[in-house]
Amino acid sequence: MPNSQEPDVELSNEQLDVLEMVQDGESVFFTGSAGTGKSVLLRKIIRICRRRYAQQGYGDVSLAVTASTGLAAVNIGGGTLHSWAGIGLGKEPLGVLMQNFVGFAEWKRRKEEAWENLDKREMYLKAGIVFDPEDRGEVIKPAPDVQSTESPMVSSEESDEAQDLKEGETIHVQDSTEVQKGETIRIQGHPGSNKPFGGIQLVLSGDFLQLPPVNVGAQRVLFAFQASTWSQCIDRPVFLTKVFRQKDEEFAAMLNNIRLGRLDPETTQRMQALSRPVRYHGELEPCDLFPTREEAKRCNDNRLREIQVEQLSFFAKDIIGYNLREKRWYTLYEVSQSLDSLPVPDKIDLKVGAQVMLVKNIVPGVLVNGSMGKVIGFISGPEAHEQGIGLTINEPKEDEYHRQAYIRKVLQSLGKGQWPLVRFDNWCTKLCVPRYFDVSDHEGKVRATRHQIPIILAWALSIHKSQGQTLQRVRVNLERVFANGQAYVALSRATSMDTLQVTNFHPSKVMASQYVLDWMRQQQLKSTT
Ligand SMILES: Nc1ncnc2c1ncn2[C@@H]1O[C@H](COP(=O)(O)OP(=O)(O)OP(=O)(O)O)[C@@H](O)[C@H]1O
Repeated sequence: MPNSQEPDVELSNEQLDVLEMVQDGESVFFTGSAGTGKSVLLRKIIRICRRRYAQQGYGDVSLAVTASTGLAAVNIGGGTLHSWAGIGLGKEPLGVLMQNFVGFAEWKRRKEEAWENLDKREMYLKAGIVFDPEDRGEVIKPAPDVQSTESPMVSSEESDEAQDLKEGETIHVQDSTEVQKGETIRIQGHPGSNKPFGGIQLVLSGDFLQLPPVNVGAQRVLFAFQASTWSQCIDRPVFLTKVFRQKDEEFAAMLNNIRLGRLDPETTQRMQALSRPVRYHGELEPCDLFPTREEAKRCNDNRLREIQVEQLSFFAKDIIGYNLREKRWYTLYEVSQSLDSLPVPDKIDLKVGAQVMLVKNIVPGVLVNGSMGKVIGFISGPEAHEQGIGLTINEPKEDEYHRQAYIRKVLQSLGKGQWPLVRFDNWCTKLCVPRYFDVSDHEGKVRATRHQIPIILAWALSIHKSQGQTLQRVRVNLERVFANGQAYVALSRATSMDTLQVTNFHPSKVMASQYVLDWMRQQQLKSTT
């Protein structure tokens, strides 16, 4: 799992303050602009909580980690909020959803008598919080009939009723690492509490000014802070201010202006000046960021087609998971849905010269999810071994004997097949051999597994997929940008202006949600009073 592979960075004082609040049992929402280390901090919190609860003997059930999208869930080794809630995609009629939602045993047992009293509005509130189709802590109403409720905001009356529903044992963490992410950690409930979620501790993180959730049809999308239960759970947000991704403070300040939709003539001028061609050192090209997945795929396919050498295709081996609790194999439908959320496809076409991105952490701090490289050949495992070339595996750390034994075992399993040899931007060369990608539920139980090489084509990425990434070479054409926060997310992937090319920059492309801006202003005022 990526979390365990992350090198331990030294947390800043403001990150440490948040950690301390969490350890003191406070419910927290921490936010901040791109690159302020929200994901790093969140992963640290999850690691510490996992360790602490394991030591206390609570095991899996005391700590559930969920994300709002499958991709985000994979990145944190958890499940989606939907699977945690047991409500699938949430498309069923309200009554069915409700049955499913309350399916988790303990909660159902405690609340059996109260069922008849539950009405639609309560379900709406509950689903409104649980349904988060993207990963930015924003919420969406689940069903059209719910839309017809009086107010887009959840009334205090509704939330009062819903408090009763929330008895459970949960910490709820949201963020957007590669996800691009939202996570739920289940820790400790307080039976009898009249607070939302049974008074459990909530840890939420994300930046509402980055990509908003995708609208589903005409459904209205709400932000999590618009739920009336929000203020009962979270006192006030903690704002992380130190930007780590961009060392150049001037660039970081320009990006923050863009984030806030506050474009002064100087920022506009400087961004427009970035339309000049950039000469990149080394053999890698910039990664083009596109507003849609289709555009990114088209670009990658075209670039691959242009290379006139033999193409090799790599097919995944997919494995169905077993549901221990229900004593059944997951259905093909469940499995295929789960596998769709993985960063690797079932078939990858490659040629020598293809630009690729690693989607697994291999060597902490050296070869990680997001490292860019180029395919320089196709060779077998034994050939790579003879040439002293390492594999994309996490070698055991115990001692040399175990390390060699493990490598021998992997080489044996690879047989004589040819695998892509990739030179990464730090000149580290690896043979990209298949790895297992699990899709787990919130307790970490595996639903499905894909065995596939851990790289994807990366001449281009969708802005959505780039969210959470740090990219050394970036090219962004803003012409077709259409959503709030989209330009900001794309531009803020870059580490410096020297390696960023921006075309079609125009103030009209810089969009920020007025709802969020107003809310943030209020929160900041609150923190200063
Ligand atoms: N305390 C720290 N010291 C040094 N580097 C850090 C620290 N915290 C984070 N970073 C680095 O800053 C970069 C951005 O961190 P991270 O991805 O956690 O930011 P983020 O706020 O989640 O960004 P985004 O909103 O874009 O997803 C990463 O390269 C990370 O390693």
